[in-house]
Amino acid sequence: MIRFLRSVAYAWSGFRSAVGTQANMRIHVAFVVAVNAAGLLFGLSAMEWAAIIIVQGMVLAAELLNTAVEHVVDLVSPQKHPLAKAAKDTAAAAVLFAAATAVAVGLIVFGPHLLP
Ligand SMILES: Nc1ncnc2c1ncn2[C@@H]1O[C@H](COP(=O)(O)OP(=O)(O)OP(=O)(O)O)[C@@H](O)[C@H]1O
Repeated sequence: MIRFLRSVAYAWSGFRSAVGTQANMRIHVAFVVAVNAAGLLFGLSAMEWAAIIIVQGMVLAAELLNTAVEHVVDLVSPQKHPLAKAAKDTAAAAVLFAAATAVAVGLIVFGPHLLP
């Protein structure tokens, strides 16, 4: 149990570090707060909440992994290298796909609530 709590503390520290150092992470968190507030406002159904929560988790997880890749690349390859570029660009592409998926799901979920 202690080990699990310690792991959670390390993970929380990683999350706080990403929020503190990555502007994109702060943008994602701001979107999560805004979207969840809108969800409460519109009284989303259980299935709508499920869709929204899944894509939010996907985007945050993708951004955190992207940040981890950036740190490791900066550590092992401070000089320019094609593989370092490929690693960073591929991780960034993962965030782009997750964010595009979240936008699509957001439109599908909130669209009907916004249209008259
Ligand atoms: N060591 C490197 N070798 C080759 N290309 C690199 C290297 N580091 C960064 N790049 C290129 O520059 C781009 C921007 O890198 P940077 O480290 O500024 O990350 P970023 O995506 O801007 O992240 P951040 O959100 O921290 O600003 C990368 O996507 C990559 O194409």
